[in-house]
Amino acid sequence: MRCGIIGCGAIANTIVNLVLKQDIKKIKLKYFYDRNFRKAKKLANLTNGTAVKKVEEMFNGVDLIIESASQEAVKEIVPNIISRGIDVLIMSVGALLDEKVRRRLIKESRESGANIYIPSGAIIGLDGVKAASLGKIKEIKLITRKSPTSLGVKTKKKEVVFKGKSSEAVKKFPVNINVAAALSLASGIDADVKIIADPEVEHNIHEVHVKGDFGEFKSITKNTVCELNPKTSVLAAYSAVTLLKILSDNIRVGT
Ligand SMILES: NC(=O)C1=CN([C@@H]2O[C@H](COP(=O)(O)OP(=O)(O)OC[C@H]3O[C@@H](n4cnc5c(N)ncnc54)[C@H](OP(=O)(O)O)[C@@H]3O)[C@@H](O)[C@H]2O)C=CC1
Ligand SMILES: O=C([O-])CC(=O)C(=O)O
Repeated sequence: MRCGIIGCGAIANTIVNLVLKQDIKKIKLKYFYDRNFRKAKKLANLTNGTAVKKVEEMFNGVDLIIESASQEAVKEIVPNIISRGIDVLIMSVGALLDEKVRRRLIKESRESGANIYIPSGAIIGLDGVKAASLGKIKEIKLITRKSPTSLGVKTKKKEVVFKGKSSEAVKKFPVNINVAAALSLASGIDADVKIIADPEVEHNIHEVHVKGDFGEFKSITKNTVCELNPKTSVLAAYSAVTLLKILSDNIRVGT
């Protein structure tokens, strides 16, 4: 699978390191684009790939493009990718809670045949959420704890900085709570979200609580943060690579 990457920050660097370290031959990282060309060049040098100054330059040489840039990039760049029939893996999932954006991407993908892939990211349990949502869901909530620095707030004590719906959370904290969007898309419900700035935590911690006809579950993910960007958990990049591996394998374990 020939891949391009848009946005060459923490997630892209972790993906590149993982693919090189584990020598994953089926994933060929070919093209890199970032608004800071130097960041793209660095990853291109590591992989013998190509850094491009315009994203369109990668379109003829890829089967799939990984978006690991921003919600803004999903809105501005991803429609062009999909309309050309190129598959896309989206990390900045929050953009898809904007109904206009989601509808447009789905419409374009139906017309062009491109697939849109959304990895589980920095939370676990989306397999269970999807299965559970075949029955009635009575409650679905996410409680996220991150350091104040990661959340861009100043506080010396634990503080709830957001309480509300997932669709609002991704607007107020666009680079911190894409996981809420994945949860909402998997369940079809605008999930309840609480974000806590906690000076005592060194991890990004996500608790998912779900109650429904199926029963009840709670998952807790205590994530190691990326060195390049502590807002972002290493697991998010691992989950993208796992999804790519699933797409290129003949056996599939889990739902
Ligand atoms: N689904 C999930 O579970 C998770 C999703 N994420 C999301 O994934 C995305 C990437 O995360 P991460 O790697 O940590 O972010 P980084 O900030 O480390 O890297 C993103 C890079 O993309 C660049 N970029 C942003 N927008 C554009 C654009 N429109 N065109 C070109 N380049 C652009 C940024 O430039 P600049 O620095 O100038 O902004 C930066 O170099 C973010 O949206 C993040 O919120 C993160 C963690 C988990
Ligand atoms: O990486 C994380 O822990 C979560 C995150 O930033 C996001 O969902 O945007």
